[in-house]
Amino acid sequence: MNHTLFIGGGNMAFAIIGGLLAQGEDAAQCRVIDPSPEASRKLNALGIECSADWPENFAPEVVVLAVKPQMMKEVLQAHGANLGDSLIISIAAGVSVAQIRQWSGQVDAKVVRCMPNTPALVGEGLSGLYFTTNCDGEDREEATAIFESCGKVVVVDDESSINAITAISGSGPGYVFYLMEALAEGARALGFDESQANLLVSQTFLGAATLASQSSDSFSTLREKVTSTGGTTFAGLEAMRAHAVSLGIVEGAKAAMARAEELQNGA
Ligand SMILES: NC(=O)C1=CN([C@@H]2O[C@H](COP(=O)(O)OP(=O)(O)OC[C@H]3O[C@@H](n4cnc5c(N)ncnc54)[C@H](OP(=O)(O)O)[C@@H]3O)[C@@H](O)[C@H]2O)C=CC1
Ligand SMILES: O=C(O)[C@@H]1CCC=N1
Repeated sequence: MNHTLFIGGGNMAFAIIGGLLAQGEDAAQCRVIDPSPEASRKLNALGIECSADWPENFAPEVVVLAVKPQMMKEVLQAHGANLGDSLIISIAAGVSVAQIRQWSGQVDAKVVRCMPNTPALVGEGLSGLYFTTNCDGEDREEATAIFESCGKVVVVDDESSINAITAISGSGPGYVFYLMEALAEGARALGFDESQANLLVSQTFLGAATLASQSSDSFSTLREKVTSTGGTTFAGLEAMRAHAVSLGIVEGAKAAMARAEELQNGA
């Protein structure tokens, strides 16, 4: 791995760094800028040095921007002059390549817009990557290797697809946990205690997702295989259809996409 500096050492940076270390990368190759004592404590426990300011005697070939979108302008204005010709990878939702170049003052920067997700914490992430045209093969390999260390990678050819990936797989774990909360509530309504309900639900999601990922059947076919004629699943799904659950989820994805575009437009 090249020398890599993360700006922002919160949840996502921690997940990605954890993936890199699990692959055997050297902790000394990686540094983090984050003023938060909590982030520093967690990263130090992994052997990663964390500082409030740009680290001395460390010239990163790769800089990963992992602060909240609302902090990005301030952070790039503070550190832009130090970026030199580093490869800049941003994981922030709705922050465009144009904004990164403008705020950092690095108008020709090589930029990767990336959208990972929190299952990266357990090595099962999905990261979308968009490369500006001045990224060469080595840049592409470097960025892809970083995100493959914590899951799977999908490369897209146009920048707006990153907002769409944000709406599906970036925010997606939030939707899945929402569904899990609802099914657990259903389990408790049927008399299970919280711990039993959580086990029933989490093992069902894990099993179904593993089955789907290993099967050549479509999601529809897998659903049909669970749904016996006149049986219980049919009854359950009919009630969900009557409450327009599926439509709500499609509309949710569209709302997330709209919000990513709004963030990009500074709202
Ligand atoms: N969470 C998610 O599911 C996903 C998030 N993302 C994107 O990842 C980015 C980070 O999100 P996430 O890790 O969840 O957020 P976190 O809040 O966990 O991490 C951001 C970190 O940046 C720190 N920070 C604040 N100001 C500065 C600064 N000036 N310089 C350096 N560090 C600073 C924060 O400290 P403090 O807490 O003290 O403010 C915090 O530790 C966001 O842009 C988000 O859009 C992308 C995909 C999925
Ligand atoms: O909700 C958010 O804005 C971030 C981006 C994708 C997941 N979390």
